Amino acid sequence: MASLKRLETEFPILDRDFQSFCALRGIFTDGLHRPWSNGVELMEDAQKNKHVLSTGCEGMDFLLRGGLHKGQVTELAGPSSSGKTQFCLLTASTVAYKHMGGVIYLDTGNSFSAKRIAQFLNQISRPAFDEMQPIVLQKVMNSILCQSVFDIFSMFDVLHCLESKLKSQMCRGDNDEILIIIDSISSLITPILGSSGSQGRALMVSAMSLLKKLAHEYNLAVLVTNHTVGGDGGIPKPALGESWKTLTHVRLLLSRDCGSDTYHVSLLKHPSAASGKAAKFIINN
Ligand SMILES: Nc1ncnc2c1ncn2[C@@H]1O[C@H](COP(=O)(O)OP(=O)(O)OP(=O)(O)O)[C@@H](O)[C@H]1O
Repeated sequence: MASLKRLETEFPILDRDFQSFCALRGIFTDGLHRPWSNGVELMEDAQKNKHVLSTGCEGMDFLLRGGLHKGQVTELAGPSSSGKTQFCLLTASTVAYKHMGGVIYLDTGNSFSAKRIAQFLNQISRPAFDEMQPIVLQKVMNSILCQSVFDIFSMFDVLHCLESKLKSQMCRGDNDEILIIIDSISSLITPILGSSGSQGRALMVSAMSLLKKLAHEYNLAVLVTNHTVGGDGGIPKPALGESWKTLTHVRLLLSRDCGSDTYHVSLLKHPSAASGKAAKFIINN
């Protein structure tokens, strides 16, 4: 840190404004630390915020101890056609309807379907209404905001804009957003991991740090999807390698029997549940 102090005197451009700009992006200097929290503050934070959001799938909610946890990043990995997008769309619909919260949906493969969301919403509301009132449907669908992103740099742009929006909303005390979905994060990260690796890995870690920061500071749940590669004995395992696997809070592996609407999910990692547990659920076509 002494060398940084010297740099500050040598280069006046490294002033407090520049350091605040860096701090907003998670780069801290000796003058600007992320504040320490004591045990009481941590306990209050855990009690006040960090609730769970039901996903709309009983089996999944059971496995996740209630659903997606706010403040955490959950990764759903699975082979192609295993149902990752269907699960994301169902979760977006459930959260927007049952929790009445805003959902930010980053779509990397043009797989978002408003029609499918409307189908799910009609299914979810069925016990109460035969079909959802058009005005309610419109209101709930308006709270799901979808943005197409096709590379990691656009994702950073979108997330930084979101961060500014959340910050000003927080100042006004009207935070609506409660869930961010990225389907799929692996299609943004895989192209930058190339052969040389280190720069790509640094970007991957920065992306995850930003997601975790948003989750923690704005009390959001984050759901990202990942594809799979062949592991030992050809059994599918989540892609993106060893460094990625330590980054997310919760990891799930999804699979589906060909042509069936029953999905199998197993827990690979969870902060407060044993890994290896499994469950199944149905998503109606
Ligand atoms: N609009 C739809 N209505 C009903 N069922 C659908 C619809 N779209 C897809 N499905 C069913 O869901 C299955 C899973 O598709 P989904 O797109 O969720 O898989 P995925 O794991 O996201 O695949 P990928 O990694 O290739 O994107 C499909 O094989 C299909 O049977």
